[in-house]
Amino acid sequence: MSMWDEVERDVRIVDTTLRDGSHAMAHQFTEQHVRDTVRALDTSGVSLIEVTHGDGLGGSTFNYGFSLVDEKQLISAAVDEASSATIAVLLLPGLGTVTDLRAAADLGAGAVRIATHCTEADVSIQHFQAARDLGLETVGFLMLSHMSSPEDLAKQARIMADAGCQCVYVVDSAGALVLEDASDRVAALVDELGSDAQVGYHGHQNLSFGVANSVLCYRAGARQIDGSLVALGAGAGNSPTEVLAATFDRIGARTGVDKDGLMDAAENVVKPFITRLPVMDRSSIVQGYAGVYSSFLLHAERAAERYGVPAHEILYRCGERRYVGGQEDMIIDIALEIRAEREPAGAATP
Ligand SMILES: CC[C@H](O)CC(=O)C(=O)O
Ligand SMILES: [Mn+2]
Repeated sequence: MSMWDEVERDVRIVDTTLRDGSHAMAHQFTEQHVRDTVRALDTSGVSLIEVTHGDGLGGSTFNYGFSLVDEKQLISAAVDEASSATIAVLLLPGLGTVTDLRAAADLGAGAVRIATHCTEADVSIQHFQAARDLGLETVGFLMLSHMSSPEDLAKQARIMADAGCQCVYVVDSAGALVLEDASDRVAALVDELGSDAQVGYHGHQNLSFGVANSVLCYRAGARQIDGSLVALGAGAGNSPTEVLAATFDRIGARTGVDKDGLMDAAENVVKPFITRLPVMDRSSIVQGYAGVYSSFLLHAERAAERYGVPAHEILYRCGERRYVGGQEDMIIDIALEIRAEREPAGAATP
């Protein structure tokens, strides 16, 4: 029985600083970052802590960005530091494999969050089955949820639940959902799943609605809510874990976490090692507005610098073309296209 089952809570705060935050850190987490952060979260009563490359198991590649430290070493360090919390890993079918999942379970990971595009839950079926066979807690991520209606999303959640998923998340990968956009999706999943599986919500701050959406989603029936310390995550970051803890306490929803311990962890453990603070700047606001995958931000910024074009223009076009995770290479194509459009007719490009 996990700690989650033993502690009386109304809602479970799940922390993804060490996974979604990997995007913002350009995958440069050290073992010390992981050890210090897990210890602080664990001591503060956070019962599920996600640790993986930002793009999940096997994400350390040319396309997504190489990790500084092998994620297996980071997962082991996290397991070593956690005395009560369960360590979760993220897996994107096609990038991470069942073999990677077994290796993570051997290292002591106790949960897996399996993420698919919001219309492709069927690619996760064998991974959920394998995870249940391994005795792992299972969570499903329906990414870029703004691209599907509540009804369609609920059908995809049903596929995950039937495959063995214990909690299906509405994942606002682009930070594009505004208030009822988020809670209507959660309500549709709660309606569909009933007691078959819980529903969760994962927010991004691109339009600054992470925490407000989380409260509405809780009221609509979500029972697991994601956050990151200091909001460390892709785009303008995630809903800050320490703010979620304070806000849920303020509205009388029991989380079982120590809000002051989390504020301390944010201020004194995580903030000092952040290389680039999450910020709602022009690029990340465009991501929320145009519905662009938050983890495209650093890729767009790099392409913008390399090809001398504005990052927000690249991101607007990613939104228009409805690019999804895995299409990071198209960011370069767009940058080249914008540069060509800006060059005087006939000018040669080296
Ligand atoms: C690449 C996985 C992605 O970062 C998962 C996630 O957190 C999201 O879609 O928001
Ligand atoms: Mn995310």
